[in-house]
Amino acid sequence: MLRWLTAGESHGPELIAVLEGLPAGVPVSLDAIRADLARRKLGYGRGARMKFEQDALDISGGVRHGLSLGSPIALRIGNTEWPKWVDVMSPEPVDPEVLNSGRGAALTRPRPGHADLVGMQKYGFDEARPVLERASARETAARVALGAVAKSFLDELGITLVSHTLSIGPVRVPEGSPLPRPSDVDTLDADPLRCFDPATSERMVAEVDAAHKDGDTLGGVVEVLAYGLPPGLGSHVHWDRKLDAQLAAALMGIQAIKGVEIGDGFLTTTRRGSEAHDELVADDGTILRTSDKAGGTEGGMSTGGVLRVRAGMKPIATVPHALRTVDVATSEAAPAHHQRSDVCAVPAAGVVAEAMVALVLANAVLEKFGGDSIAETSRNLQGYLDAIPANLTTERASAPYA
Ligand SMILES: Cc1cc2nc3c(=O)[nH]c(=O)nc-3n(C[C@H](O)[C@H](O)[C@H](O)COP(=O)(O)O)c2cc1C
Ligand SMILES: C=C(O[C@@H]1CC(C(=O)O)=C[C@@H](OP(=O)(O)O)[C@H]1O)C(=O)O
Repeated sequence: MLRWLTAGESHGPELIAVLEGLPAGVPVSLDAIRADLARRKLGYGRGARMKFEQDALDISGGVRHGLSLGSPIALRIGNTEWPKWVDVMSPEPVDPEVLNSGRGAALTRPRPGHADLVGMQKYGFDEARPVLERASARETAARVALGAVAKSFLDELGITLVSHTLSIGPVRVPEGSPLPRPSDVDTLDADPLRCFDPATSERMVAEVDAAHKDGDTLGGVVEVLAYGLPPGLGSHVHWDRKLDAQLAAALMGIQAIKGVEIGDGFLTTTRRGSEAHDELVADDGTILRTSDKAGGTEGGMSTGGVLRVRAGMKPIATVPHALRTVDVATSEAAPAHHQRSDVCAVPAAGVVAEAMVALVLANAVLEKFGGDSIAETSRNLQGYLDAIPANLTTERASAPYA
């Protein structure tokens, strides 16, 4: 079993991430993790912080000479701006006069749609700073770092992932457009919105520009695809062992994600049964599915086809054209407090979603195949595939050695 935890605040000294349960012998490189952290900062419409944030990465444990040791992996990501926030975020008490004179002034005008108000109610704070610091999606840098390690583990087993943007606000990639493959990642990352359809991407850029000009914000939908999965990850036997349930929980756990679809998702509900499912046909000794509407899971288990999951992100809550709120210090109507913020962070959410899917899949692989070294996990996986009787064999989508 794989366990992971993150700690750290948006304007604190650093983020910490710990991954426990990864077998020994998995390549873990600072460069690969840094590359994914850099991808998370990409995307048209992100705010000022992404231009200067360095995401300074260190590995503090669990890795030796580029390979995992089997012990917990500990990662640190420094916050570039920490020197400016030392007083505001100091773990030691700070003179209230010093604090209130600068950026530490109490935030008493909670933003609708952010965690500010309910966080104050729940944790007993009289201002939003102690809430927003951890609610902030800055924390997703730590998850992306963990996801990069999980992806390296999956890669060793022939399982590869890619994510892309399907829609920004009302602008959507046409239904039935070609799906990207993991080898398309550089093309995707070079696109301003990580969209695989250049014509749609241009319209998305215009949509972001229009929202920005109007002092407004946007959301959208991202999709993650995983190739090379074996059949049988997850299980039909219990709700919390279902792979689709685990994926949904992991994706919904990303800041601002408000909907998850597996495969054709809600579109499937509009079809008749005769049109909704992936039929099975015999093909020269193996069983083929005629389509991939289900998105690579049936009964809470991976089918061995391409996994396809979507996550819908709401528009950014810090709307520059500030929304109405109540100043909790005076109980008077007021505009919501505004700090610098993204106009649209959907492309970044795609990279975060990719990381979360990688962590869920890595956990599911370890649950099924175990192994204290990558060689052992790989042997167990191959033994399982070899043992599937010939009359039940399906094609494994694009495993390099399939
Ligand atoms: C990559 C990413 C960047 C985000 N950037 C911002 C931002 O700049 N401003 C903001 O108000 N919300 C931003 N959000 C969303 C908030 O973090 C989120 O809405 C907030 O934590 C409340 O949680 P909820 O939307 O899940 O209810 C971002 C989310 C993601 C995934
Ligand atoms: C810092 C990141 O995203 C932040 C997410 C975020 C929010 O409210 O979620 C608000 C903004 O924070 P700040 O005011 O510090 O610029 C974003 O920049 C990041 O993604 O690394």
